[in-house]
Amino acid sequence: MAAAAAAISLPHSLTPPLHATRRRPAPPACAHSERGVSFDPGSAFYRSDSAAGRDLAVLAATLHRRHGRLDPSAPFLCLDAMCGCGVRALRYLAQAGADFVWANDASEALRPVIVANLSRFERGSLPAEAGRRRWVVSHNDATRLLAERYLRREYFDVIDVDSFGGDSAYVRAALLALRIGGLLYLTSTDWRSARGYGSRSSLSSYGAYICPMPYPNEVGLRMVIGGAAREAALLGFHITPVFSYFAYHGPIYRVMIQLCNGKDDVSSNYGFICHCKSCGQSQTFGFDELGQISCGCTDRTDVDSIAVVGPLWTGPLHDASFLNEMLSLANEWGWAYTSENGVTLEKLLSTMIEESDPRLPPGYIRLDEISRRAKVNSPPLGTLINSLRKEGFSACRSHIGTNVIKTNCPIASCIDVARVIRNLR
Ligand SMILES: C[S@@+](CC[C@H](N)C(=O)[O-])C[C@H]1O[C@@H](n2cnc3c(N)ncnc32)[C@H](O)[C@@H]1O
Repeated sequence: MAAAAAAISLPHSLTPPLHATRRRPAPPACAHSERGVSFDPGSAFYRSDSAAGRDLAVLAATLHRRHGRLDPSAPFLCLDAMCGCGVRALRYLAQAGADFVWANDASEALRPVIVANLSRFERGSLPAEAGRRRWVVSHNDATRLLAERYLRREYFDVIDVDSFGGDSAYVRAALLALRIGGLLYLTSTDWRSARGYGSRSSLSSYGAYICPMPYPNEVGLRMVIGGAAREAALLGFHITPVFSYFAYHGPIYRVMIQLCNGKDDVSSNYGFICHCKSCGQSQTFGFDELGQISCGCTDRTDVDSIAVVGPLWTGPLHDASFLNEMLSLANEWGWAYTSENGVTLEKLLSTMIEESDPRLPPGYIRLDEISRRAKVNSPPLGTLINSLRKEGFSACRSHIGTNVIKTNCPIASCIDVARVIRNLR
């Protein structure tokens, strides 16, 4: 890695501003560590519960650096737009092999904490090339910083926007400052929009009308991806999701998307999800099918019984082959079966891989919904999944909910299968 550092040739404007070279305070005693990287959160906002979300980001960034870039010889540049104490920036440097990280947080009061944490890296096993920093710390509004990078034609391979609330205000500037093929890691904690309690705000932020749905947290992920897809299309690009991760603490919606060159046919993965409250069946509709939104369970279109959300992302939540590589890397690094916050990456990534089956439609069905409609006790989840698979359907768990099933089997058939399992037919 030291040799790689020596080969770095950063754009001239990425050399650090003067204030970054002032004498820095000695790092305080370490209070925390994530996957062997020590840091001190100090007074910054820091959640140890979010370590799994950071693990996923580091795995994805590493794979992207290794073989995902259009120009593998260019320095690998990461930008952490809302860095808090700098833990992500530090992990992109120390674990993902970033050649250079820009760590930014609006709060200037966090400067000593961020600088002290990043200094640990410099003083550690990988010293910076003489006279050239591997990182820089700034205190700007994220949008302004990203827009400035774009105006100076400084493009990054990975941009991380770990926002409080919604992410939508930052997406356009982040896409502009991203290299083509680069990864953008978006975080939203806007659960009110995701759960349909703020239809006006979901409309203004994500361009999507959201009302309460039985799978609100998957809707939340699709709303965030859909918002980014819309912004990318406006700029003449398209995006593909690398992975989508919902975490209960918060709650937090995180999506890693890849920026791809050229406009795509957005309508193939962008549309509406409708849920019939009468029969419990969900369906997706594209823009050209808007006039046909209804449910097969009734001849008339009962407006009150059908909930419609969108437009949002209706395509795959993850890239299965990328997730498989992330799981292999987690195994290689010894991260797969160890957990620092109760989330085992092996379990999480394996479930996400199953969720990536392109035959699976958006949404999931709660087990208690099936048992209530079947008028039987809930069948064991594993048994129901196996029975549906034997019938030729795709079925799996969801990383988003514990007692839910993702399947392309119509709910009426799920009810029949549940009754058979309970020996009622
Ligand atoms: C969720 S915390 C970041 C946590 C950190 N990324 C981590 O993983 O521990 C959000 C941070 O964004 C900063 N912030 C809020 N609004 C901002 C803005 N518009 N531009 C830049 N930073 C902002 C806050 O000061 C806060 O430290």
